[in-house]
Amino acid sequence: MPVIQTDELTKFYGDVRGIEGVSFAVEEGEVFGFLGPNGAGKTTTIRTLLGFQSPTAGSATVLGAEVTDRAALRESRGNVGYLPSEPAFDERATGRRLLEYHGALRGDERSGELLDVFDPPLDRAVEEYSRGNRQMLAIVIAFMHDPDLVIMDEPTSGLDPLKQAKLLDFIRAERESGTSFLFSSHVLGEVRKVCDRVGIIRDGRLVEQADVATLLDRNGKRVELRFADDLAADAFAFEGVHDLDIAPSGEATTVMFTYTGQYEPLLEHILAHDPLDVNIGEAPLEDVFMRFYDTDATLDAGEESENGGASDA
Ligand SMILES: Nc1ncnc2c1ncn2[C@@H]1O[C@H](COP(=O)(O)OP(=O)(O)OP(=O)(O)O)[C@@H](O)[C@H]1O
Repeated sequence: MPVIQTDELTKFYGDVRGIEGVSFAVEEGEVFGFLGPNGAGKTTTIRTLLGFQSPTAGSATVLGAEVTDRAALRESRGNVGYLPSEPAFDERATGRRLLEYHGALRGDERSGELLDVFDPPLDRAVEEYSRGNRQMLAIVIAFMHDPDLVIMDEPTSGLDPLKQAKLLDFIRAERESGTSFLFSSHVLGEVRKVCDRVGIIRDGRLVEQADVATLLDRNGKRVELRFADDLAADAFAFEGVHDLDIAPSGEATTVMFTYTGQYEPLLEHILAHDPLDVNIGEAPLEDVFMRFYDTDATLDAGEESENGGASDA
């Protein structure tokens, strides 16, 4: 049974659409990345799943509990960890007091172990905390009751690079031991590192659901070559080559393109021109997402994009 299942989930704030007709499932033991530009509907989805607000239409279950069934959802919430994008605390309480409070509420099976990795200054009032320390406290609170499912809204924001890496390592290890995640993020590098599948949301609608490997495969390879000689503009215009760019650079000629064909004809073609440098790598995941962020191809005709395709990814 999926740990999260939504069916045509819809939330309007008055006339403003938060999300509309969103259907996806997060399977047990996977990290499901939830991506989309600002205002796309990620937080709306998460808040509806946690029962902070009621759906306008459609339905959703979290660990089997209908989000509209308050009693069932309260029970399932005991097995859910939540890391909000901007954790709100009782500012005058110390970190230690807040851990005690949450421990009494949901249980504390692992705060000691978590505090070895994420170490906010527990004896200071939260109002004195830096952004990163607030985030670390929120991480400990999200995991201390050893939940089966963790819902994270941009979890690495505010953390320094070392702590970010620790959190991603921690998520991977938790996944190995069977924990499931819904992971909302703008940071494609981290999505790449930890997510098995992604759902892409735009203007309140889910426009794609796929595993990360498939998305990268579909995107092809990024090829960068350097040649000593001048090349004709169409020297690499053959099947499977996209976005071809041939330009002089210093004494050499640089050729760059995205390639979706077989390796053999590509390599033959490169060797026939006697290359100085050959660089073939995975096309960046950014390219895949930008395509979803920027075009209207996958949306219903006639819909206005309130975000203009803008993204801070
Ligand atoms: N409380 C609210 N009242 C009215 N409109 C809201 C409310 N919360 C969200 N919205 C609107 O719903 C839409 C989706 O917003 P949401 O915050 O879910 O997006 P998001 O994907 O989480 O964005 P971000 O990446 O910027 O956090 C936006 O148009 C937003 O203005």
